[in-house]
Amino acid sequence: MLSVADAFAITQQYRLTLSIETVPFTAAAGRVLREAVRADRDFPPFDRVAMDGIAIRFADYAAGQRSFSVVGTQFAGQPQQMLEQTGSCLEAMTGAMVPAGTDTIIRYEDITLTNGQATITIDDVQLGQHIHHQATDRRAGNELLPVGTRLGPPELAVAASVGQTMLTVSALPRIALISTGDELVDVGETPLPYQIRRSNTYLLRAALATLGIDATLHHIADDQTQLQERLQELLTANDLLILSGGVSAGKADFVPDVLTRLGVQKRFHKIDQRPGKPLWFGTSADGKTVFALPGNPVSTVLCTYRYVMPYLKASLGLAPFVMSYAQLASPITFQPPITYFLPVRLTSEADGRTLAHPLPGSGSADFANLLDAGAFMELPAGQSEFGLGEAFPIWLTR
Ligand SMILES: Nc1nc2c(c(=O)[nH]1)N[C@H]1C(S)=C(S)[C@@H](COP(=O)(O)OP(=O)(O)OC[C@H]3O[C@@H](n4cnc5c(N)ncnc54)[C@H](O)[C@@H]3O)O[C@H]1N2
Ligand code: MOO
Ligand SMILES: [Mg+2]
Repeated sequence: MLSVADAFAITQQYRLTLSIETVPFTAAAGRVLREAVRADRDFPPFDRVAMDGIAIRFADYAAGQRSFSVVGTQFAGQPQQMLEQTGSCLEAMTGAMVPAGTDTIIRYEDITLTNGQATITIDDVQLGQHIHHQATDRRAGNELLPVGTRLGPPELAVAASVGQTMLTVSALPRIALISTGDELVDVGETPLPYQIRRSNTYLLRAALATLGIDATLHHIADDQTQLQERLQELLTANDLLILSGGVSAGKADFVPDVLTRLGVQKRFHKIDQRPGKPLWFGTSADGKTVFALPGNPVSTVLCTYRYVMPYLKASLGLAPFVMSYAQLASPITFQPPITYFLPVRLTSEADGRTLAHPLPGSGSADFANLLDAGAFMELPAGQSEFGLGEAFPIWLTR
């Protein structure tokens, strides 16, 4: 069978081809930029008052003057004023242009103001203090947001400040999430004794929502004809299908055969791992991708976070994936010579370590256990004793 690393590498050889679209910047949160955003003006665009107070000419202060007559006020949002007379000052507010003829700001806290006369009460005043000089942060024309940037809150604030009402971004992939199985009823229904409510596709939908993707939900019975017809339609209408169930050795596990018949070429089926062994991955000549996830809920969660989400992030062109690690908080034994994804609860210690507390649960159908766990630790194949304090990769599931 296939190792986890090889399976992962195979998925990473493929990418969804996403078109480019232009959207209002107010609708662009979470999207990936396809055209760089540049500064239309300097940052800040003018010498900007950084503290409320008075604006003076430093030469007056240097010549020993400490008391200045106030001849006006420079507010933010007003055109620049001019200080004409030496020895006087203008009051000046944070965010205003530094008045022409002045070069230094003294805070209100550092003066007394009586009868239109401002007197400096501190004895350490520096030329240019409390002025945020034009172009200190960025220059007009500088690239502020390069292609490939994911648009989060600070990026959108920057786009707003340079007047980019429209942004060019990658289109989102069209994704269908498909549960299969005669035992499954929808969430609003009351299951008969031999039925359960479906949950896997809802987990997938919530995970994809964190990437800004709004996937559609579908359900197909364990019937080869229906499966073939519906999957055919869904393949036509989508870039990516994510199925749950029907990929193992059972007499109603039709998914791999049907996908092959529909021209989706199997890239792998089954990985040396627990949970999630029967994962199936395929692509078609016309650029469609299919992940068919094992139905057991814990397997679905693991395959989602270990394979599907990294695949999508790479396709969206998000920042290269960085592996996280933690240390085992207690020893674990696992005999089979395959990779074991151990459910763990993470704690962050005052000395900087992240500890992984094992919560093995009762197997790949025990998804209630994941409420307590919150992450999987990837314990490699070819080792059966995992010691206290040993560090291994972790995969967060929330
Ligand atoms: N003889 C063998 N039997 C099994 C093997 C094997 O290698 N040989 N593999 C086991 C492993 S490992 C897994 S994982 C499961 C995978 O099963 P399938 O992908 O075929 O999934 P189903 O048979 O359809 O369902 C399995 C299980 O999951 C529940 N399920 C399915 N879909 C959902 C859903 N949307 N929401 C909630 N729960 C779901 C389903 O009711 C079943 O209980 O096969 C083992 N068997
Ligand atoms: O690989 Mo299965 O996911 O253990 O139940
Ligand atoms: Mg099955």
